[in-house]
Amino acid sequence: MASFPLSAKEEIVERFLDAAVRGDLPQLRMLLTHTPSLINQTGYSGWTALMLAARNGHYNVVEALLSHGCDKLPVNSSSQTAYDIAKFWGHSHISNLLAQTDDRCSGVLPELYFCRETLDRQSDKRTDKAWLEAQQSDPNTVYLLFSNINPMVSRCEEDKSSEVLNKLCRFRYDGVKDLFQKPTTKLIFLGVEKMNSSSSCSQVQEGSWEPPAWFAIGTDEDATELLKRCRGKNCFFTTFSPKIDLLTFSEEEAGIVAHARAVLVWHNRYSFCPICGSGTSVEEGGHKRRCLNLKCRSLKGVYNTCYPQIDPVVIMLVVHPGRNQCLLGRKKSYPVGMFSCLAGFIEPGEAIEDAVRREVEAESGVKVGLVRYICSQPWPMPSNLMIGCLAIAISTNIKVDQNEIEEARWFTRQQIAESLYRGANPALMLPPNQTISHKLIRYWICKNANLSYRPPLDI
Ligand SMILES: NC(=O)C1=CN([C@@H]2O[C@H](COP(=O)(O)OP(=O)(O)OC[C@H]3O[C@@H](n4cnc5c(N)ncnc54)[C@H](OP(=O)(O)O)[C@@H]3O)[C@@H](O)[C@H]2O)C=CC1
Ligand SMILES: [Mg+2]
Ligand SMILES: [Mg+2]
Ligand SMILES: [Mg+2]
Ligand SMILES: [Zn+2]
Repeated sequence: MASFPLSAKEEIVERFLDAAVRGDLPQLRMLLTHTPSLINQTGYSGWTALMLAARNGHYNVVEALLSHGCDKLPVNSSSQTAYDIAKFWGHSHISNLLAQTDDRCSGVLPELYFCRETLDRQSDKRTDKAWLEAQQSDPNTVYLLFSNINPMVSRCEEDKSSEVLNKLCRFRYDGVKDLFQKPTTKLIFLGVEKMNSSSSCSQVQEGSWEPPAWFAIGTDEDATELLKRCRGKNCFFTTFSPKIDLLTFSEEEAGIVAHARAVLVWHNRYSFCPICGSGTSVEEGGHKRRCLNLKCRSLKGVYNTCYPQIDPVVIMLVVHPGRNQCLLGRKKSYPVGMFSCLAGFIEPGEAIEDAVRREVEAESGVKVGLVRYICSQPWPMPSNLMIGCLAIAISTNIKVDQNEIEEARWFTRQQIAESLYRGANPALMLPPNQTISHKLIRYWICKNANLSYRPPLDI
């Protein structure tokens, strides 16, 4: 068939859509700056840039398009929206973003670090012993090796400018099967790979694609011996000291590490039954420990000693009654100049709102009224669940509890915005981007970006 030269307009639309396909954010932004009307243009079969980015898993492109006011509702010639496409191809972080209701903050609070569900947990498979055993010896199964609770990683050398420094070392069955014989080895079924753009298309269409299963292996074998399995690669076990080590995985791997580490630390802490002290058997793909004493109370009624434990922690950005300042504190252990949101463990029998009020008053002397939940984050240090809130102060005098924090201060929006957007400010350093603390601060700044606008009740 003869092909006709493209008009200038068609050519620019094609370049724009192509940038979305490739995930080329700088190019996409550049084209949008020159020609904002490109945003909802369609190409072949009615596909928009948003659909193409959603199809190919380019989260940052989807986010940028939404923040430029891209319309989420158009459908392609198969009647699919961008949301349908992201969901079909297993990009749940993108479908979640597209499913968010329109408020002024969509895109401001995207997915949090440690929150990406890269694997489909398939918790129903944990009780299917035959299926689990078949997966264990499957040549496609992926194993991650943990010494104690620290994963074996290799240093990323491809892109020196990237924040991603550590990559999980992946093993196949033959590389780790000897470890299964040791009684102290823990095997945790993490889930199966979600279908994505790299899954073989023909197999997906035929329905013959079996997603590989992933397991974490926790072992107390000598770490130096374990490292010999990497055959000369630059591998080591992260120690998470300083904690920042844990923040240098890709988003995809961070969520997997959070899951594995929290389950493995629970095994290390609960080797024996906490009710009667007897030995326990490990079940349900490493997600349950059952007491071997048949008379034990833990086998009757509801006992949560059998399942992995999580410690809930409230973390809150306290906003001044005048709404233009927020309260941040610093512990002695923080780097010089760093201030963060106040945080504290929830106590037994306590509601989230009450924990926020108690911890803020105890640490800073400031009283809090309205508390609103914003978002949460698993924090694998080693198994906290951070529950992020905004809170409105009803008093402003600060009296710090020196046992808990070194200093607390009200910061103006201007000071926070300068630190966020203008980079390093030695007087105020905010916690890294990966933390929920950072997200809460950014959320507050973005939500009321117009400084002259102060909603009477909203925060
Ligand atoms: N992701 C983020 O942005 C941030 C995360 N965090 C995390 O939040 C967590 C809690 O914050 P933090 O300010 O330390 O909490 P708290 O203000 O509750 O103070 C912690 C102290 O309380 C005691 N404590 C009471 N209950 C518990 C419990 N269930 N588990 C452990 N200790 C308890 C401990 O005292 P003792 O040891 O003396 O017995 C501990 O040192 C930390 O693990 C921290 O890593 C904190 C800030 C930011
Ligand atoms: Mg605290
Ligand atoms: Mg406290
Ligand atoms: Mg406390
Ligand atoms: Zn028992």
